[in-house]
Amino acid sequence: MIITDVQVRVFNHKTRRHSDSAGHAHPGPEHTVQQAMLTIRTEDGHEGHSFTAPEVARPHVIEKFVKKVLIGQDHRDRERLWQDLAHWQRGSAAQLTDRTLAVVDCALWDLAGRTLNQPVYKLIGGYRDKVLAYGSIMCGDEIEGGLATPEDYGRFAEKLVARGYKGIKLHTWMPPVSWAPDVRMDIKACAAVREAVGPNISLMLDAFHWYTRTEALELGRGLEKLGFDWIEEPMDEQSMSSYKWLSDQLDIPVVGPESAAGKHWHRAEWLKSEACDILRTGVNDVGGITPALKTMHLAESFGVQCEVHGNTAMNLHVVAATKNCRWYERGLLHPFLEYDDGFDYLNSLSDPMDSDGYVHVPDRPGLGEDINFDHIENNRVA
Ligand SMILES: O=C(O)[C@H](O)[C@@H](O)[C@@H](O)C(=O)NO
Ligand SMILES: [Mg+2]
Repeated sequence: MIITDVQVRVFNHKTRRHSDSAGHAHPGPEHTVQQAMLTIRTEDGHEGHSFTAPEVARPHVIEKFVKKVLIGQDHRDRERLWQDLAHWQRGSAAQLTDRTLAVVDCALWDLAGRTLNQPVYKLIGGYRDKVLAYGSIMCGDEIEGGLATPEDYGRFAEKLVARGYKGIKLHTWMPPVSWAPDVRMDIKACAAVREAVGPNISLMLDAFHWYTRTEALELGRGLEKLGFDWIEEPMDEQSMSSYKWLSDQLDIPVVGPESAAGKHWHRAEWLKSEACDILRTGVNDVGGITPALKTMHLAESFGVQCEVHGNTAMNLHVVAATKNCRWYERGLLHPFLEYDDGFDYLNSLSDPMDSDGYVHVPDRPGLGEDINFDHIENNRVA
């Protein structure tokens, strides 16, 4: 049970996903990018793995913080190991981030599952083994036939419903798109999608993240007329009072915070201040499965739904082990990308979805990621 090593393998893989200057994903030509797999190993040879960006698991962070906390410890003490890393963040000169806590915590959960031959959600305490997914569409673009017009969104939404999705979330146009942001265009895209899919598909909007209060209010009122389920991150989430103001004015539920720092502690303040109607968490956003579960249970104690940000196995296991979350966020999707093709370093999808729109939690041990170890070894760069 004692941790003897923490190893990071950096490898190349191919993708058609590109990030713009604001960090949002868009399709493009196939190119090679680097990914890191962090492995935690015990004295009896068991291993747990998790994936992240190489800079999140760079040698300085692993040697100066992660190894010092983990080596020699019982891997089953996830709560204490997480607390020790979280406490060290304050004195880390901002080098030890929530993303690093997340990849370490996920590898520890994966290690526990692989050691006991159980899926993580069953170790937590399973609530369900399948969950409805909403299709989370990429941010808009200026690509001919892509997501350049409201009609493009409408056509893509029809395809997503035909694939089986019972919910769709739009991310509309944001800079660096030349004319974005534009509230009226956002509403036109949402109207085109509602027109295309009819009244029985759940729709949500995740908008430009820096609208003013009055712009967000105009947008929210437009969504109310279209019967949308929620509005997400229309303003800077560092201004909790702006969200309190918006939530008080709108009938449509306001969801957040996604990207605000502060883990479950700050999300407790959002609930106490009634700054949102639906809370939000995400394994990468709050520093792991461990704090994501704390956030889910916090929300449940207030009778509040908490929606989980992001795809991948780590978020799926949080959803599968909790009741107060309606959806799994499957994406990000685009007409020019085939999400179901997965990744070349995984042998199969971590979030397979059936034709009725249900994602089934893999019953493989740990996080259940079907890792292609040969690909990783054959494409290693560090
Ligand atoms: O960069 C972002 O805004 C998010 O990653 C976004 O693309 C998407 O993941 C999101 O906001 N989901 O709710
Ligand atoms: Mg979001």
